[in-house]
Amino acid sequence: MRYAHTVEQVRAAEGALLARLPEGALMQRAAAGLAATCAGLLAESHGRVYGSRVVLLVGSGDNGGDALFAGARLAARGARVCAVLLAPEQAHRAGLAALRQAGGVLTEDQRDGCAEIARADLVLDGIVGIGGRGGLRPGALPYVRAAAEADAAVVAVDLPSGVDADTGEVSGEAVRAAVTVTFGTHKPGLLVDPGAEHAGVVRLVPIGIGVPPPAAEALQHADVAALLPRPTGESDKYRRGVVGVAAGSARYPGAAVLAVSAALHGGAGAVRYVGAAAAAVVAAHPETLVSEGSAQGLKQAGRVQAWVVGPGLADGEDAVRTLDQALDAALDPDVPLLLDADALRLLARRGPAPRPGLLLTPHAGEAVALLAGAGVEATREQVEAARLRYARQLAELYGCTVLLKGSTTVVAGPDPAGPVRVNPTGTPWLGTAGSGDVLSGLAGSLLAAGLAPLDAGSVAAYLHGLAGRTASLGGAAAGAGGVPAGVGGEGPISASEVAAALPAAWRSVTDRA
Ligand SMILES: NC(=O)C1=CN([C@@H]2O[C@H](COP(=O)(O)OP(=O)(O)OC[C@H]3O[C@@H](n4cnc5c(N)ncnc54)[C@H](OP(=O)(O)O)[C@@H]3O)[C@@H](O)[C@H]2O)[C@@H](O)CC1
Ligand SMILES: Nc1ncnc2c1ncn2[C@@H]1O[C@H](COP(=O)(O)OP(=O)(O)O)[C@@H](O)[C@H]1O
Ligand SMILES: [K+]
Repeated sequence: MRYAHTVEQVRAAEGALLARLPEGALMQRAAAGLAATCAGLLAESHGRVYGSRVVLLVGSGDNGGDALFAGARLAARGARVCAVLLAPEQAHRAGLAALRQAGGVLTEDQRDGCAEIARADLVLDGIVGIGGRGGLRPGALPYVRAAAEADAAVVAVDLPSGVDADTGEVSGEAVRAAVTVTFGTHKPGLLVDPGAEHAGVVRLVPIGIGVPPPAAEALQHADVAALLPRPTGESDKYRRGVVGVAAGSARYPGAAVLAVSAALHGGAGAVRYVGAAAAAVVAAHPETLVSEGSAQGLKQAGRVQAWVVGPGLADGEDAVRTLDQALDAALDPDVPLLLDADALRLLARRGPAPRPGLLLTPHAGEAVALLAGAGVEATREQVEAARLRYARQLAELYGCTVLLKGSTTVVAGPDPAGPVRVNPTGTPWLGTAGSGDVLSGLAGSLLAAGLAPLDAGSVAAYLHGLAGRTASLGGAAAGAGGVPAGVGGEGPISASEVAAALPAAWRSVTDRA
């Protein structure tokens, strides 16, 4: 698991350690790790550290201090290091002295600074770290733009300047890094877009701080492998869990087919389908247990261990009755219930209806409707810019687990003190019609297999992201979790292909665990 902590938590942990250690010890640990990463990147791009050109962007706080000390270490190995001081009076004194002593040079001149950046092999962003407030200030913009245009690898110190450490929000421009070297623990803003997209590959340098339970966390392969259900000798289809899918309509039969397809690949022993698309479902998946007719007969469908309600239901009377049945006691309240797509819009009209085991899976547009249903106004853009905050708020308002889909999928449980799960897998190619139906079928299957809503949602998002990448790479198994999606080598995919790639994604997780 990768854990992330808020600035407040980091400050508290850092304070306890600072009191015990000699002055500057923590910064030296940070700078040593930072310099080692930079040396590795220079060796890759330039062949060696000696003779390479490094520019440090140095702000007014300790983030700049880290950059200066790391720069001094690189200068001592023969790199030509130039520090650009954005706030010369406040730049870290001891860091400046160390850099000068190692042979580095300083400039405050914007034209010189930009010219140095244009010919650099590596630019270190030490403008601002966890002490930052608001977006980048105007004085930093010319340098940040020059770095974006240069060939140099940009390495962010602790986090890309301009990204909000706690939320990943970016107001205006922010540094775009190839690599971010972060200290002590991840920051939530490094795991969630738009911050995650600016951070590039994130490397953690442990500096010995002890931290409390995390504010956010990201699953990795081993965590997912440990959570995935595995049949034993005693298992049969019923013991493995049966998932019920109430989805599809005469207008949208395909949503039902996709949700059922993913549910069949999601670890449950059997799938029961009720709804208007039974013929299409059986034609595509003859192993499905179907109830003919409308999706009203949830209770008559037979015993299930979880329900998935919503994909492609449309918003007619059938859909309303189906949601009413799902929520109003027709179903055993102990059976977990996943609501997606049309069911979410109908739920928004009713307002919060808390029940145990409830998992909502909105995209940003559906999240806006749900927020409105609980009396909170927000736009789609606001939700996309601050996913952690809105996922938490929805979970609290609706008293349940909320999986907010999008470029970074996040899953928040109803306990405001619990961590939010941030999904590290995926690819923008997943933004294709029906892809969400696949996710809900898969998550429902994991609920039926006995996973708690937070685990079912986050494991489903993880496998869905891997399957998307696998399909997008033409069937080659996708890379390890935790590595941000690149689109190199990837190509367009359909939701059916994502569903078909789920078993390969599953195997890639269990094989490597
Ligand atoms: N945590 C740890 O354990 C360790 C932390 N370490 C390092 O320390 C870093 C935190 O250092 P920090 O506290 O000095 O704050 P930092 O981020 O350098 O900036 C603060 C200064 O910037 C200014 N400023 C504010 N907003 C701004 C903006 N938008 N744009 C521009 N400037 C802005 C503001 O001054 P102002 O101008 O507002 O008076 C303020 O003085 C941390 O990220 C990590 O790198 C490691 O060394 C070792 C262990
Ligand atoms: N830019 C993106 N990067 C990664 N995943 C994405 C991106 N855009 C969409 N997705 C994923 O694709 C799926 C789309 O679901 P949804 O919006 O419900 O589509 P549909 O209703 O067509 O099924 C979600 O799992 C979402 O997280
Ligand atoms: K920084």
